[in-house]
Amino acid sequence: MTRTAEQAWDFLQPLYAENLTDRLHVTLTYAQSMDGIIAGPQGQQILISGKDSMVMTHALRLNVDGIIIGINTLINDSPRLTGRADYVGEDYLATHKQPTPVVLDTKLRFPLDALLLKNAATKQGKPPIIFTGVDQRDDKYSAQWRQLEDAGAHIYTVGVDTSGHLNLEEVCQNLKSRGMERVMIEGGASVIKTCLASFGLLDAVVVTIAPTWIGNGITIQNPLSKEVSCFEISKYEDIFGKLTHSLVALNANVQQRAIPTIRSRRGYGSQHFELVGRQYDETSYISSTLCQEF
Ligand SMILES: NC(=O)C1=CN([C@@H]2O[C@H](COP(=O)(O)OP(=O)(O)OC[C@H]3O[C@@H](n4cnc5c(N)ncnc54)[C@H](O)[C@@H]3O)[C@@H](O)[C@H]2O)C=CC1
Ligand SMILES: Nc1nc(O)c(N)c(N[C@@H]2O[C@H](COP(=O)(O)O)[C@@H](O)[C@H]2O)n1
Repeated sequence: MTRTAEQAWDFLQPLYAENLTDRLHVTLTYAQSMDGIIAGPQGQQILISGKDSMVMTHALRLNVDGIIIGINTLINDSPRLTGRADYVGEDYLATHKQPTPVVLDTKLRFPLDALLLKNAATKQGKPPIIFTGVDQRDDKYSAQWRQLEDAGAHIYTVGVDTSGHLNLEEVCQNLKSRGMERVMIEGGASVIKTCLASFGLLDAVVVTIAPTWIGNGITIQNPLSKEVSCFEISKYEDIFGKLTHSLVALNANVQQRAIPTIRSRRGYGSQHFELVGRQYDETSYISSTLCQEF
């Protein structure tokens, strides 16, 4: 069964029921294997999502204003970050607008031959926004800054911490001030880890978990014990910090992709997570009663 973009968006609707006015709605979304791997050992891109998951990702892309990625993902994958007809169909594409690519680039390493710039020049995508920690007046970066702007990029300086991570709250406020309402953060590993460590930033987390063990590569968690049954993972807390005992049942014998969807709500004294307990396809079942507060 292949889902349509409309069906995929319907599935995600509960995550977007709340109408935010004062701040950006932020969805973290990525794809991982059951052992927590999101890319190959040297950062090679791996196709983890199945067709249904890709339809969902592309429908989501076409329902947000911006897609945020880290600079290593840009350099390793040279992604397009567009919603595409292959997944959503021509009609859906024609009735939705493309998101703006947003890159977290602490040291302004953005390559001038990146696909994002080429696609912007040919109107196949929106011009990218780059957030950086460097100053335009710094001689070391001014030439690169100018060339990126000449190629169509918009560049803004935000605060940076001692680990070289840009201040994501500031990034979100900046995007909101430019009229964005919703964004999705796609990765990579370092950005995902930062986001999961600061839950206050997120309104929704949508994880595609492929029922497969990859074994070697870039991980966002300590690998789950392989002794854990593929049908009942009861120690899922590695992925979501203190979230304990979520039951996700996957049929690992069937090469279909499962889509646990986890909703976070801001505004609680402590963070509150809730699995959206619905079945996405024949082979993915999600515990419907899980609710954790911490
Ligand atoms: N399976 C999936 O869904 C996805 C997989 N990937 C994979 O992830 C890999 C790249 O991951 P990483 O090397 O970890 O790089 P990354 O793409 O997370 O970029 C990390 C860099 O971004 C910069 N940065 C600026 N602000 C930051 C912040 N607040 N938090 C974290 N980083 C910040 C820093 O320079 C940092 O070194 C790629 O190989 C790509 O294929 C990327 C996206 C999705
Ligand atoms: N949803 C999803 N599933 C996978 O299996 C993936 N490897 C990724 N990767 C992300 O998608 C970007 C590529 O985007 P384009 O197809 O070039 O638009 C890649 O950079 C990752 O962010 N995502």
